[in-house]
Amino acid sequence: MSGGELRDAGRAPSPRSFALANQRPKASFVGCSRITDYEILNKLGEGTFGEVHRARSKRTGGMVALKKIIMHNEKDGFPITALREIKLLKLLSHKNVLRLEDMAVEHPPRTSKYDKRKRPIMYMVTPYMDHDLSGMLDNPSIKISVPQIKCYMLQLLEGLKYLHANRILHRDMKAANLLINNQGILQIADFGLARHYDGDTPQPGRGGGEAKREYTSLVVTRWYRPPELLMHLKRYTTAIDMWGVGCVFGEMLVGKPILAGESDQHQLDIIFDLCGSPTEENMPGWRSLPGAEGLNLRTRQGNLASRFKDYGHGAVSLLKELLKLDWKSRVNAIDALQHPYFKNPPLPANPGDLPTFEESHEFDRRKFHDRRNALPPAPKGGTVGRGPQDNAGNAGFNNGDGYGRNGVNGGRYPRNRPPPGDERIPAWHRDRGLPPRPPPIDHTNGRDAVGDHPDSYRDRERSGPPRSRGGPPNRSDVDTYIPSYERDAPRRDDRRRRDDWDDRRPDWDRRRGPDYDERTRNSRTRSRSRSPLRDRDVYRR
Ligand SMILES: Nc1ncnc2c1ncn2[C@@H]1O[C@H](COP(=O)(O)OP(=O)(O)OP(=O)(O)O)[C@@H](O)[C@H]1O
Repeated sequence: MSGGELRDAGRAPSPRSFALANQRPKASFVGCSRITDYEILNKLGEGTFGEVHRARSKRTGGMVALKKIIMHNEKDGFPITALREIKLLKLLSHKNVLRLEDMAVEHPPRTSKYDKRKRPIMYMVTPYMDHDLSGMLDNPSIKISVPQIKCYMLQLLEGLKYLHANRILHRDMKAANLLINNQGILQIADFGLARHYDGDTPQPGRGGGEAKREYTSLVVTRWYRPPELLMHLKRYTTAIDMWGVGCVFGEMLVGKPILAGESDQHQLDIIFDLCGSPTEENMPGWRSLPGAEGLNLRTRQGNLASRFKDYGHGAVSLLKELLKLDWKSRVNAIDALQHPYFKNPPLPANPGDLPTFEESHEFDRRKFHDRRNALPPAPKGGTVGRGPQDNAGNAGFNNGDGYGRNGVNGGRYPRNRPPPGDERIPAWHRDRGLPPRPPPIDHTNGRDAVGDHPDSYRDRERSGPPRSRGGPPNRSDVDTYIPSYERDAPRRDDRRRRDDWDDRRPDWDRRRGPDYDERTRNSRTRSRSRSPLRDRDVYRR
């Protein structure tokens, strides 16, 4: 059954019948490759659940990305979340959705027959994409024009329209999960939090529609998380992804994340600064949301129009539609595609007409930040590094001053000012500044919490002391954002970094010796890594 047929099927099929109905032809899968079929090149990214490396297929010569599936707890076997991500990706086929090309397996050599830890490592193989949007916005040599923004937005909306029409919630919409290649094609990636949606598919003029059942509200990276999720709505709809599109759109316009909250409470606060405080008119039903309890709100009008006035009326109008507090009337992808913003000049560029750029991934920015912390300042024009391997993930990014041209705090926080007469100020020239440092955690007043989460996020680090087994969550546990400003790069989001890669690091990576992550990880307790809260599978509801 095609995506279109599925959409028209009326009643939501069960995940099983959806999977059966949407299977790709068997001939398109040819079993599993071996990791030795690929030549590993450099690291592109590392997320909560895997590291991503660039590689070349020895069979075809084509460039691919290999996403290693990390097993946080070996005894649990292959993570169900990864299985779901793979299953979903196998079903999907759209030019604006990342394609799963292959799976590759690595069999680490066992030291003895009792060495049960050396289980095979699995890799997801996807086509290599030259950039992720987050890395692209950090890249000092890339200027992104309005026609280009429109072009990316159209593709993002097309991809999301397809996903939503096929009843899939992405649930982690953010710039780092949007991949772009040098043919100007944008693809939605990272389906680690995605799931089948049981509600009706969006219809023109009808926003996100109504939800039919509850899901966990513990999804979406905080900076891109909509207000209804921050207030723990469980009967949410495809509109949660549309809020993320709004955040990404704003980010493309200004060159940095527009809603960089330091805690869930702060996130809501800055959302209300931008969009106005909630009322029964602009966010019907907000008062009955669990997270609204105890919220002490100042009345605010919202400053979206003034904050984005430089980008024109059309941009402000589309942004307002996407960042509507009312999730029921928030624009859906079908309607957003028809917005006048895309019809008025300057018109969207064609993907093929976009200039090509040096590759840029989110990981590059963190690397610069790590270097800056680890090393004394380097003279301009010199080279700074920790060894030859340090250049591996850094292609085309270093301008020779040792930190990359972006300077302070990694790529997003530049020292330089724009050259005069630049028609559109590139992201790296704009005054972005660091997101404010998080205040010390106050374990007594629960400032960081908007409610009592019975469960936690997708394996995110907690800001407070570890939760006692079986006991009630600490107030600080419920918050979800732990930026590590001290030794680690400021991440653009609230995901924690993966914490157990040592014995699963493949041979070609193990040679590089311990790194900061490993040292940190080794100091962590065993019991913590055994905690069921660390498995995002429990949140995939
Ligand atoms: N096909 C690809 N081509 C190029 N880069 C890629 C590709 N897939 C992933 N990446 C890079 O790896 C990063 C992490 O990938 P992905 O989001 O799939 O992993 P994750 O473990 O789910 O990460 P996170 O926890 O941040 O969501 C991306 O932001 C991107 O920079």
